[in-house]
Amino acid sequence: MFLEVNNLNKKFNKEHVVEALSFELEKQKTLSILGKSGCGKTTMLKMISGLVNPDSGNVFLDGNEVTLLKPEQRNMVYLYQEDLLFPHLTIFENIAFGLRLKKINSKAIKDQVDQMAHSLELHNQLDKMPHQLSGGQRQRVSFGRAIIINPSVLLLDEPFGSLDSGTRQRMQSLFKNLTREYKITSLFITHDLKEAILMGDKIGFMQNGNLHVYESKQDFLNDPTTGVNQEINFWKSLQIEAGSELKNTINE
Ligand SMILES: Nc1ncnc2c1ncn2[C@@H]1O[C@H](COP(=O)(O)OP(=O)(O)OP(=O)(O)O)[C@@H](O)[C@H]1O
Repeated sequence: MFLEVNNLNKKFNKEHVVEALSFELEKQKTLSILGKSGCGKTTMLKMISGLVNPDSGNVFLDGNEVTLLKPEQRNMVYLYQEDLLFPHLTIFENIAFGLRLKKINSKAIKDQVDQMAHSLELHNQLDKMPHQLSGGQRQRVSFGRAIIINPSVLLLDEPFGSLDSGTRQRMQSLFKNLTREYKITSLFITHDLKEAILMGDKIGFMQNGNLHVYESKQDFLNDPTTGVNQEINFWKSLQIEAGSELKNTINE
C-alpha cells in the first residue's frame, strides 16, 4: 500500500487526541475524512506530515518508514484553509517557488508554471501580486504551488472552508481534474458531507481520535453511528416540503 499508518497515538497533556489510529491508502486515490470538531483530524494530518511527532505508532510511505523524518524529507505537502502566499512575490514566483528551491533551470520552470497556470485558469494572473487576487484565485495559487513540486501525498485540511458555495463548487471540480492530471494521492479533511462524497475515492469517519475507513461510500452512508442519515433525511424532508408546496401552488 502506498501510505500506511499504523497504530498512531498522541496525547496533549492528559487528553488522548489520537488513539490507535491505523489506515491504508492506495496511490493516486483521495481519502475524504469527516468528523466532529476537535476529534483529532488536524493532529492526525500533522503527524503524517511530520509537523507533530506521535507518542507511538508508525507511518510508511511507499514501503519506507517516515515516522521520524523531518517534514521536508517526506515530500508531503500540508495545505490548510488560510494558506498564505508570499506577499512580496508575483503569482508566477509563488507557483515557481518550490521549483526554484530545487534549482531547476528557468526554461523548465517557465514551462511547468505556464502549464499549471492553465490547468488552474490563472494564466492571465501571473504578473499580479497576491493582494490583487480574489480569495478563490489565491486558493488556486496555493494548490499550484503545492502540486507543482509533485508531492507524494497532499494533506488538505478543509481547503475550501472559507470559500463561498459557487467558488467552492468550481474548486471541487478543478481539484478533481488536477488529481487526475497530476496523479495526486491525498487526504482531504472536510466538514461538508457532499464535498466528502464528491472528492473522495474512499471515505473515513473520525471519532474520539480513531479513524474508520469504509470499504465503499455506500457502507459509509449505511452506517447509523455517523449521523450522516440525519443530514440526508433533513435534505430529503426539505425536498418533500418543497414538492408539496409546489403542488399546493399549482392546485390553488
Ligand atoms: N498543540 C496542542 N496542545 C494541546 N492541545 C491540542 C494541541 N493541538 C490540538 N489540541 C487538542 O486536541 C484536540 C483535537 O484537535 P484537532 O485540531 O486535531 O481537531 P480537529 O478534529 O482537526 O478539529 P476541527 O475540525 O475543529 O479543526 C482538541 O481538543 C485540541 O484542543
